[in-house]
Amino acid sequence: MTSTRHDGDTWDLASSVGATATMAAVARAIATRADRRLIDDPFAAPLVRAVGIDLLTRLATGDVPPDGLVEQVAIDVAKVRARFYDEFFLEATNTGITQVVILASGLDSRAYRLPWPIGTVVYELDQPRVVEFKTRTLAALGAVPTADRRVAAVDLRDDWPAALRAAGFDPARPTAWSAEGLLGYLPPEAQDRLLDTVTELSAPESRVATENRPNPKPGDEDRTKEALNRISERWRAHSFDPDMARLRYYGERNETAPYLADRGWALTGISVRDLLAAHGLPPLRDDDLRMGDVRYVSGVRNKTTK
Ligand SMILES: C[S@@+](CC[C@H](N)C(=O)[O-])C[C@H]1O[C@@H](n2cnc3c(N)ncnc32)[C@H](O)[C@@H]1O
Repeated sequence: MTSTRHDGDTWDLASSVGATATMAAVARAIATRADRRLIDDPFAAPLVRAVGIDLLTRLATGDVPPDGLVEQVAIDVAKVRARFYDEFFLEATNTGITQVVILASGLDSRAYRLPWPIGTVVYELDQPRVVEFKTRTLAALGAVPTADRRVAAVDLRDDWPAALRAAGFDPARPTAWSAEGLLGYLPPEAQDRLLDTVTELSAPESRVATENRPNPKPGDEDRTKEALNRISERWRAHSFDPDMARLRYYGERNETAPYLADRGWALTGISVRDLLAAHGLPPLRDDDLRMGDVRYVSGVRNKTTK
């Protein structure tokens, strides 16, 4: 099986990697409707509806039950993941950080729904059609950002700092960065470049939150691809074909947490398995997607770059 990805490929929210952002928003919409204790994203369902993929709209709005299409564990992971990043940003801004950068913002609505301290600037970076769609759609819905929201329409495999600086980013000030649900869609060397760039642009006391996926053991990736194919087949039967196994980049790569630690970041982390348990949610079973071992990591930059 070959990847459909290539250097310079682009997408909107209904195609290629962009559809994964819409699917993440579907999970948030279902999770929000089911239980607002951990996640309350009122913009997820209207954003999915605006993308216009009929099945995803019906799932997000509750017209179609998730049974068999969106597994309970995907909904539970959406809850704990949203909570992890929400808490990260609220803690970071409570320490006085006023500059936030959300890398690969997709349909994330934090710039519209978190209670940001006055004076917080939130930069959102994603592909041009993704950024433009969300800005336009939320404006049409009458949503108002709860921070000074600025966008940079970029490809994160390229030289994105120029666009970030042009939007007003100041590398001399501490920043809270997130890269949520992004890294597996970057080639390994682009992941390293991105983390190097984040480090270079981070004044002392900056913070970062992202995911660490352990490198695969023999056979792991075949099982992951088969599991993704099974999910895609279920969607395909309902006229939506995300072909998910072909969107990621596979093979060995530097693990995020040690890579960042080597560059002066002091990180802590928790696995998805432990996070589900900590929130009293059911454990993972048959984890062919290797979700349980993903660790959400966050920390502070307190040294200079090596
Ligand atoms: C799984 S979605 C996650 C979106 C969002 N962070 C969330 O958790 O809902 C992956 C996101 O990464 C973005 N992305 C992936 N590769 C990218 C690239 N090379 N440049 C810009 N954005 C990229 C996609 O457009 C998409 O919005």
